[in-house]
Amino acid sequence: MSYEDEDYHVDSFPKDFGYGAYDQDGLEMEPNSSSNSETKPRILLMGLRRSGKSSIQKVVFHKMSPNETLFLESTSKIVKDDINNSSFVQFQIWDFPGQIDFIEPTFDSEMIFGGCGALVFVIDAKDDYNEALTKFKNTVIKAYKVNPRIKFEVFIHKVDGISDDSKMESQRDIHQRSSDDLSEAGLDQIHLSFHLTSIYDHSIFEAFSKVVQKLIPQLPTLENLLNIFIPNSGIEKAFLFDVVSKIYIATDSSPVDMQAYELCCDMIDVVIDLSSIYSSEETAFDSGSSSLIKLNNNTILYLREVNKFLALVCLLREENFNRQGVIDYNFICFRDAISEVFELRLKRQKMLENVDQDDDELVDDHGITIGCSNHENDSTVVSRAPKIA
Ligand SMILES: Nc1nc2c(ncn2[C@@H]2O[C@H](COP(=O)(O)OP(=O)(O)OP(=O)(O)O)[C@@H](O)[C@H]2O)c(=O)[nH]1
Repeated sequence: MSYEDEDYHVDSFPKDFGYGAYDQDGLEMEPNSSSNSETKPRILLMGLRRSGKSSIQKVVFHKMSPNETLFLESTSKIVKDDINNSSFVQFQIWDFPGQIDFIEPTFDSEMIFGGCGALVFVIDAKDDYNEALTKFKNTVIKAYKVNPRIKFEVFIHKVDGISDDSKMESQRDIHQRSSDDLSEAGLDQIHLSFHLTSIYDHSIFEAFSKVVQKLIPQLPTLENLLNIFIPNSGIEKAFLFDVVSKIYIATDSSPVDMQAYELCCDMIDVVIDLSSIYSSEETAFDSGSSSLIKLNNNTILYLREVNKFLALVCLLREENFNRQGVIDYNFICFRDAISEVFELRLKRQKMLENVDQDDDELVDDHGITIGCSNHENDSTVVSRAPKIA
């Protein structure tokens, strides 16, 4: 096969290995056909023009290379992107045009903020951010009034090429001023989270991971499972990855070292790229997927498939890998426990669909759907802790 073949794209995932439809032309999509997508939690991307909203969405969820974003046109209408059917993590991302005025009376804030799980406000760190802060304050006040459960996330963006000192100074200043603004408006109780991001490194994936994690109701359970799995297997750090986007949906409770996260992300790329070359596109990532990489600093990276969309990537010392049998046994227990967690979630969803739910219950449920799509059976699930050898 030549690289000029139409079907072959350098640096791309297999075609079926991505997210659902995306409105490439920046036009508003048809309302979703399935009623389910209407109830899917939303992540809103807001901020001034050219702050980098569309670039973030394209790089994280559509594998666009950062350099290509230079040619993105300005967004003129709200672009809705369904991160759904083929993904394990289900939600919608709404990319807003920078020029949209949230405080206009015609802006349907009930509809926009009502079903929103998280609002990501993007601020260009390379630009003068006075105007951005004013817009941020107005947006938060409006959104909080409609839906006090929204998680507010500020991406201090385009921090590539900025010195560490300036980054920290910008973060401190933006934090201080936005908190003061909200205090003045009598809204001290609103919690804001800040992230320094750039599409030119892994920081944007890390930040998005944290946004998504806050919307996963099962996160504490997943963390607990990892906390049990790791010490019993001689592992230093483990991430549970959504393979398509490379955002991690959970990790153990030890602090995240950016370098470790980058290594694990790169490992996923290596595995998928090699698999795509040596197997058919459909099986680039399947139940047989596992990989071991020995680094030259006595460290091992170990990847195992958890299900069609999730992979566990672990970092451990080489000498601890002598007990691979124990690690593999513990991993199987861990994987079983994970599938039970998601089966429960799936059952709950089915029950909700069957009963005539009242609207309030639906609006309140802003947790991201993370479910197994390929259960062979749906037997009664008994909640139990994983067996660890
Ligand atoms: N240096 C740098 N440039 C970035 C980054 N992210 C986006 N950009 C650039 O910023 C410019 C604007 O990006 P867009 O994604 O179109 O911005 P937007 O916020 O969607 O703009 P509107 O659609 O007009 O609201 C593009 O030229 C991107 O290449 C980043 O992390 N670092």
